[in-house]
Order: sequence, then C-alpha cells, then structure tokens
Amino acid sequence: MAINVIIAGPRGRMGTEAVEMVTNEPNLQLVACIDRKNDKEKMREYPTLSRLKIPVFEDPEECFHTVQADVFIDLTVPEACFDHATIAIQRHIRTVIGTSGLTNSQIEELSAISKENQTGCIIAPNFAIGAVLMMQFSKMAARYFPDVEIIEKHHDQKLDAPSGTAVKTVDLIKQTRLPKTQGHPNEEEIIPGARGAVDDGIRVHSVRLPGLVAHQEVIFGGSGQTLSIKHDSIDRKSFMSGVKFAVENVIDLNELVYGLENILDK
Ligand SMILES: NC(=O)C1=CN([C@@H]2O[C@H](COP(=O)(O)OP(=O)(O)OC[C@H]3O[C@@H](n4cnc5c(N)ncnc54)[C@H](OP(=O)(O)O)[C@@H]3O)[C@@H](O)[C@H]2O)C=CC1
Ligand SMILES: O=C(O)C1=N[C@H](C(=O)O)C[C@H](O)C1
Repeated sequence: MAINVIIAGPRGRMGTEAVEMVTNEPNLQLVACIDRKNDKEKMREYPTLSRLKIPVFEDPEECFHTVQADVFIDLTVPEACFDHATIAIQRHIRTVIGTSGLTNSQIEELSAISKENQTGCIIAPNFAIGAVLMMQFSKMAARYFPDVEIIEKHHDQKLDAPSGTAVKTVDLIKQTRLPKTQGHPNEEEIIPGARGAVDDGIRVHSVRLPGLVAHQEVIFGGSGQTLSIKHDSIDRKSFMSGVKFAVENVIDLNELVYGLENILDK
C-alpha cells in the first residue's frame, strides 16, 4: 500500500524537488498540494505539478478535510507551517516539517498537540544525512573542545538566520560542552555584529550569497590545534533521501521528534 502524501509549498525550491521525489517513489503517492497561490498560469511554469493533475488547495482546512492522506510534508515559511502542521496533526495526519525558523515555543506547542492526538511529527532541521552526521560529530567534539564557532552559508533568498541547522547544532553542542566564555574578555566589536550572533557563548556567523546552496562549518579550537567539521549541500537533491526516510518513519510515530538523528538507528 502506498503512503498518501500532501505537500505544502510545491512551487518552492524544496517543494519542487519533493514533488518530483514523491512522484518517482513507487511506495509514495502524491494526493494533493497546499499552495497559497493556486494560480493556473503559475502552475504551468512547474511542469511536474501541472502534469500530475492532483488537487491544489489554497485553504489547508479544506485540503485536510477533503483529501485522505497519511503524511503531510511542509516546505513553506514558519507562520504558515505552524498553522498547517497544527491542523494536520489535529486531523491525525502524520507530519514532516522541513521548514526552518519555528520558535522553541512553537516546537513545544506542536509537540504537545502531537502527544495529545497520538499523531507523529518529525521536524528535520536538515534532511541531508551528511548534515545530520556533521551535527552529531560536532556534539561529540564539543565535549573535548569548549571553544567553538559556527559558520553557516546559504543562498541569498533564505529568509531565516541563523539557519535551522545552525540552531540545532548549537542545541546539540550545548548538551556536551562545558560552559565557557570564549574569546578575549575585553574584545570589542569595531563594526557591530562582527563577532556574529551568540547563544550560550557559542558564536554563529551567517553568510548569504548567490551561488551558495547550504553549507556549514563547525570550527573547534584547542591549544595548538583546530578541528573543522564541514558539510556542503551543493544540490537540493541531497535532502530528498532524508525526506523519504522521514515520510516512511513518521508513520510509526505517535509523538514529535525534533531531528533525524533521533530515529536514524531505530
Ligand atoms: N530541512 C531541510 O533539510 C531543508 C529545509 N529548508 C527549508 O524549507 C523552507 C522552504 O525553503 P525553499 O524551498 O528554499 O523556499 P521557497 O521560498 O523556494 O519556497 C517556499 C514556498 O512556500 C510558499 N509559501 C510562502 N508562504 C506561504 C503560505 N503562507 N502558505 C502556503 N505557502 C506559502 C512560497 O510561495 P510564494 O512563492 O508564493 O512565496 C513558496 O512556494 C525554508 O524554511 C527552508 O529553510 C530548505 C532546504 C532544506
Ligand atoms: O533554506 C535552506 O536552503 C536550508 N534550510 C535549512 C536550514 O535552515 O538549516 C536546511 C538547509 O541548510 C537548507
């Protein structure tokens, strides 16, 4: 039996890839999309979507009410994603969130809704296996190297900074790193922001440039040595095996999981 999937954000950079991936996977079936502009002219620019002849809804309530689905994938923006996911989970449709920029309180709220409705949800800050490993390796290294800075680099159309991957990396590093104030105690920013954003003493630098896709380097410093852990997504296809993995695994979950690392070896 195929897993029936709804995708929100099908015209987007990730959505386009996800539509392609789901339609090419024999065990997945795309049954509908949610798009804030259900515009026939625009759809013509997206050949896979217009060829499929699946229903496209502007109203998520109407979509989840009308279409029978097993899994909902959100690849939009945080405000819309939170609303979509809330409605989907309340309707017992298991949910995979790729959208970054949800706040901690939104994640906690979705976790509570998921538990209350016994309906699984996966929030994946990064679907690329290499990025998941980069985050895990960084967590391991932070135990031995409390001095660490993160440089994340993305295309210049990205809305949120720092990236969801960087936020998750900081979370994971905090789990093993001994608290430390890094750098010189008297350091001064001549240009405000020069030392990047800071969370619990960990510096995060966000670069946005055309030509980039999604890249992150975590640099640890110790006496006489540095350790760099680096991941590059040079094509959005790098995310698709993780999307598939999440769709196939969320089916067996009854609560929210934040990060693919939590289910990789299950
Ligand atoms: N977890 C992961 O591995 C990855 C996550 N991402 C995340 O996925 C998200 C999407 O990224 P990307 O595809 O590059 O972004 P895009 O801007 O290319 O796509 C977003 C899509 O969402 C649509 N959208 C915007 N607002 C709404 C709304 N209110 N309701 C419904 N649809 C809406 C946009 O429509 P319109 O064109 O009309 O604005 C657009 O089609 C981002 O949060 C990004 O960080 C990206 C890559 C990997
Ligand atoms: O917007 C993107 O492109 C990406 N977003 C995710 C993030 O915020 O970490 C994942 C990946 O880095 C690509």
